Amino acid sequence: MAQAIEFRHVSKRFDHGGLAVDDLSFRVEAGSTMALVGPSGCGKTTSLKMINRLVEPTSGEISVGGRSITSMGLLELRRSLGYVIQYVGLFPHMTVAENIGVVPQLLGWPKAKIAARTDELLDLVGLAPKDYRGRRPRALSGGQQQRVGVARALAADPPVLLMDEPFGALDPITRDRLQDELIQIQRKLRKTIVIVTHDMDEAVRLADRIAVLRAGKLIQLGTPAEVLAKPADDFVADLLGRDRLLKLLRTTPVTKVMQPVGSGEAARISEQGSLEEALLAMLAAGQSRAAVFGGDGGIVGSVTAADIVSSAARR
Ligand SMILES: Nc1ncnc2c1ncn2[C@@H]1O[C@H](COP(=O)(O)OP(=O)(O)OP(=O)(O)O)[C@@H](O)[C@H]1O
Repeated sequence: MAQAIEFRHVSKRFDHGGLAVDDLSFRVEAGSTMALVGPSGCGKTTSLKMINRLVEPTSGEISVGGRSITSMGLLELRRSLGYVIQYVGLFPHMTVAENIGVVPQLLGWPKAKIAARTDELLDLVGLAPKDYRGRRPRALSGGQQQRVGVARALAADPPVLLMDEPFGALDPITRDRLQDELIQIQRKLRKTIVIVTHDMDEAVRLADRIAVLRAGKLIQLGTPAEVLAKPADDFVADLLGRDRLLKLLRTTPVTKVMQPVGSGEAARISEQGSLEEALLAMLAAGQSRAAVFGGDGGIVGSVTAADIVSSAARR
């Protein structure tokens, strides 16, 4: 069962420093993904580390599953949190299987159960168990190591996954692929995920909601579509980049704008498609209207360029 996470007026002041986190309040619903984004030094990692108590707040309260984290034993808390960091930190002298089995082993699971769980997780993260379970981390690519890191964090089936720039060290193509895989994994497992990233595209892609931080303060909290459509201020707009409206088109399903009347236009787009794909289909066909087809190939509606423009303008 996933568990909600709640921050209530949480602040952190390090010795000799200003406020690294300044009166932060938000809730991550059970089974949803929240991205913490913002420029370097804005307090993302500190916020994440306060959830697993690697950093203690100066004031305020954090709860996981409705319980204050200070009322739980540290072991109990950490057991309910999987943790993935940028430089995976796999134990070099252990095999892949031993790395994944670290927490189950600590929990005293029987050997056969650990072995079965390890293979199940290797499958889940796209590594064939028979090829990978016996390898050492140095015999893996960066992307494969990161996959093992994700598998290790999921080993004891924690309700919450904390991820700190998990794909930050990877090349763009591998990062893309792992993001896709995380989306698939999350569809299956429905964990509560908090992911720290400075990459707005990653946040838009992975998160149900985005929290934008600046100098320790929460500047904006909303769905990717809300943040893209109405950035709270110029700072957030800059962070989103000049192609903010393109990103909005890319992330808005065509069904949001579609009219339920259709005809046999030359431009065609699947009902799974985005507004960006609809516009591209229209451009390719030299038309300003596209038919939207459903799973069985039948036409379920249509969308026009004017509909798309006015929907973007309305937001
Ligand atoms: N252990 C520490 N002692 C003192 N100051 C710290 C400590 N950890 C972080 N800070 C300070 O707190 C502020 C927030 O740091 P944090 O690591 O949370 O930022 P971040 O948003 O994760 O940045 P980045 O994207 O660069 O990782 C920074 O000013 C940082 O220098």
